[in-house]
Amino acid sequence: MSSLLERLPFLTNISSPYTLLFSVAGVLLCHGVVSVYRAKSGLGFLPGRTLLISPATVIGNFVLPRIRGISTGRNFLFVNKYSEFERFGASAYRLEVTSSRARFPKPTELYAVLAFFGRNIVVSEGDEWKKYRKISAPAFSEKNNKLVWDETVSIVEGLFADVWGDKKEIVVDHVVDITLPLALFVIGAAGFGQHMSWKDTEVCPEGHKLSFKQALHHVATDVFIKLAVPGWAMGLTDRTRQTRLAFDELETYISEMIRERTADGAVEKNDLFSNLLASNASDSEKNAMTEQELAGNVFIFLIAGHETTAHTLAFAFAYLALYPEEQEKVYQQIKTVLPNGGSPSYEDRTKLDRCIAAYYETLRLVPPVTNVPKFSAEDTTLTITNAQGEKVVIPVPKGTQIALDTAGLHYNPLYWEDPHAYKPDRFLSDYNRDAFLPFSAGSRSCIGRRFFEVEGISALTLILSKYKISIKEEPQKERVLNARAGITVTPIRVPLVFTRRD
Ligand code: HEM
Repeated sequence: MSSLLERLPFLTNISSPYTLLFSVAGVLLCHGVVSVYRAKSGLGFLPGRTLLISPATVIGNFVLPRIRGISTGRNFLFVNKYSEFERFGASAYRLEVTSSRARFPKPTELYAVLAFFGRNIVVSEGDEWKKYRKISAPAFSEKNNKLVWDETVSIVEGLFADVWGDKKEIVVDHVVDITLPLALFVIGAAGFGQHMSWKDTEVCPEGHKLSFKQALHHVATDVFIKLAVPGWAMGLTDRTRQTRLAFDELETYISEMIRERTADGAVEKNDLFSNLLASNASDSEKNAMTEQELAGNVFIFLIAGHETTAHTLAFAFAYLALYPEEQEKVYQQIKTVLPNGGSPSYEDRTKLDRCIAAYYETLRLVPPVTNVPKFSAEDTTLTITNAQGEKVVIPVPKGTQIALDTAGLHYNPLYWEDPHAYKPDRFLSDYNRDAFLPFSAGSRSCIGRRFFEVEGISALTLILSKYKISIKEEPQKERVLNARAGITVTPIRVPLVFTRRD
């Protein structure tokens, strides 16, 4: 049998381990250079950075600092916004990528870890995804939207009554301490049909080690531990053991709910989970989801909707505090809708367009999801716009990874006048919908968009109707907008003051 050295003649004069090492490194280097050349030529030598590690990977976005030629540094897509496109003089237009799901599917292997409880809408593609989307879509019904509104109002009123009391001024050191539980309670009530309170009054039912609220809270906040730590290591520290317990407990709660709500005589509810079960029951047996798939899907609504919502509320409050004149415009509209105070009703929502404009402008400036990954399923082309505003067609070989860079698009001056300025009014008249991508677009766009919008409008209306928001005096006010990379773009510290209006 011929040896490796005989088969690789250029390695035959090896005289020391160092020579072997250098030779192997040389071969790898040549291989790397050829691969990069092939990749660049495949894309028609599209201008842009050549990096060893993409900023659209976990290691590139979360771990490595900026190293020339290797990595861009953490949270790069958000930090750099449009500047990379400006530097290289080209920007892709997203329309083609989001409108053709078959040509540009999702690289599902990136999401595989999110199938803890079962296969679901986020981790799937093709026919499997179609089945999940078809059964899930009716869950986000008009009745559910109304439930989201009513539950949000009741949860915010609970915050006023149980936490803020009759204080004239409430100082919050980091506003996510309010928005994370708020978003969790809303998904608990309108997602799972489980009411939770700001007070720690929940009792742990028999047979459980955690209350539903505790399990949901730990799962939502510690999902990154479950993603990062291998199963065998979950028993090593108190924190990881707590996370493991919370996931086990939530899984048990979900199974119990499936049994309760599919039993004969179960009360009709409009939360996402009940709606999902009803939608599943009406599908033919062949196409219906299994119990595991139901658990997987309802769990993924929690993960996809919790942090995105909580961080958007936090940044929206921060911007309104930084721009009191914009806050005043929203408040004046709220006053015309609720002239006698009181709670806003679901029917009021369409009259509150300044609230939604404030959220959209926040989502434009701080899109929680900075990279929507896709790949090319075939040899194809894409049309890009160069710095001169001309359309240029570039080749895209099969297998090319594509990142829809939402911050890059949202700060592009071709589509947004004065893109760095906070101007919610731009969303009150016609705007370029194709250049606004916080919820992605096309058939795989966010299924929970309305859920978020309804929650956001009702929470903001109620809070602003009673309180003025300002920044806690700090030397550098703009710091409140600083963000780091997390599962979604994460505010670092937003210290706010809520001052009662009466
Ligand atoms: C500010 C709030 C939100 C933002 C910015 C947001 C953003 C997004 C984005 C960008 C995607 C596409 C991700 C991708 O293709 O990789 C997505 C998908 C999704 N979102 Fe949201 N989301 C928000 C709120 C919610 C809420 C409240 C829920 C559920 C209650 C939810 C459930 C989902 C689900 C299930 C998907 C997967 C849809 C599919 O693949 O067919 N989202 N979201």
